[in-house]
Amino acid sequence: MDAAIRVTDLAKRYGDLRAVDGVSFEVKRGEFFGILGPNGAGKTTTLEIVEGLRKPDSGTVSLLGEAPWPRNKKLGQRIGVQLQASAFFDRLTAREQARTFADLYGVPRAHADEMLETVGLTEKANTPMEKLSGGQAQRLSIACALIHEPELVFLDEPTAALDPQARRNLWDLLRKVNADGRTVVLTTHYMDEAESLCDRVAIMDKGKILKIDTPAALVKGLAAATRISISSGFLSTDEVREVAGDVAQTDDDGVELTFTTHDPATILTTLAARSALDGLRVSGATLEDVFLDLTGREYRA
Ligand SMILES: Nc1ncnc2c1ncn2[C@@H]1O[C@H](COP(=O)(O)OP(=O)(O)OP(=O)(O)O)[C@@H](O)[C@H]1O
Repeated sequence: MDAAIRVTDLAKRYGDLRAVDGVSFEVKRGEFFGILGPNGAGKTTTLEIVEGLRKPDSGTVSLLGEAPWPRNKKLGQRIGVQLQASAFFDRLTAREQARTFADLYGVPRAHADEMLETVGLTEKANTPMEKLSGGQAQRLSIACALIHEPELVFLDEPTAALDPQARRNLWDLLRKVNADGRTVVLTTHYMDEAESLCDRVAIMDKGKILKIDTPAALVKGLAAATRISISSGFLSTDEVREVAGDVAQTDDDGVELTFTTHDPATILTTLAARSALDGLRVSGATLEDVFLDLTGREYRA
C-alpha cells in the first residue's frame, strides 16, 4: 500500500538558521507516527510544511498521494489539523465551537455533538471556551480536528502544559483515534509520550532527523542497558566509578544518584555489600538514553 506521507530532503531556513535541514521520512497508512525532539528542534516547522501551511525552501512532500503546496483543496477534507486552543473564540461554548467547525467542513451539525461525546466533553458542551481546563480545551481542539472524519490527523504537542492525569486521559483518546483506523502524526517533546503511543518515532534535533524506528528497537540498539538509582548520600559519584569500572554517565541531584551500566548484576551485588541499596530503582534504557547516545547530551525538553 502507498505511504500516507512521504517526505524527501525537506529544508527550511529562517535567515541563517536551518530550522529543517534535510529531513526525509515516510509514514504508513494507519500508523501512529511521532516526531520527538527538544524545543526548537524543527518539529513544528516540519509538520506545517507537511500540512501545506508553510512552503519549504527545497524538498518534496507527498501527503495522501497529493502535493500539499500550493494549497491543495482536495486535501482539506482528508486531513485534520489540531489547532492550538488559542485559535478558538473565547466567548463561544464548546458545542458552538464544534458546530462552527462542522459548518466549515460542510458536515451535519450532529457530528459536532458526536465528537464532543467521543472526547468526553458532553457535560461541558454549554461551557464557554474560557472556562474549560487545559485538558478540556485540548480535547475540544482534537474534536474539531476530527469533525469531518479525516483519514489522517496531525497533532502538534497535544499534551503540552497538561497535568499527568490529563495527559494520560488524552493518550487514551489518541489511541482510540488511531485504533479507529486513522493515521496519526504527532509532535512531542515528552519521551514517555512517544514511547507509549507511537508505532515509530523520529528523533529530531537541530533541524535533522537522527534516527527513526519503533521505540523498542531504538532502545534495543543501544549500548547502555540498565539505569540504576539509589538515594544520595550513601556513595559519591567517584565511589560509584570505583565500585563499578563499567559505568557510563553518573548524576547526583542531591536526592538520587543515578548511573547507567552494562553489568547491573555485579554492581547490585557490590552496592548490597556496601549497604547502599536505599531507594534503589532499576530500569531498562529509555528514549532519553537513545537521545544521549545520538547527541552526546542529556535530553532537556
Ligand atoms: N517564523 C519563524 N521565523 C524565524 N525563526 C523561526 C520561525 N519559526 C520557527 N523558527 C525557529 O526555527 C527553529 C525550529 O522551530 P520549530 O518551532 O519548528 O521547532 P519545534 O521543534 O517545534 O520546537 P517547539 O517544541 O519549541 O515548538 C527554532 O529555532 C525557532 O526559533
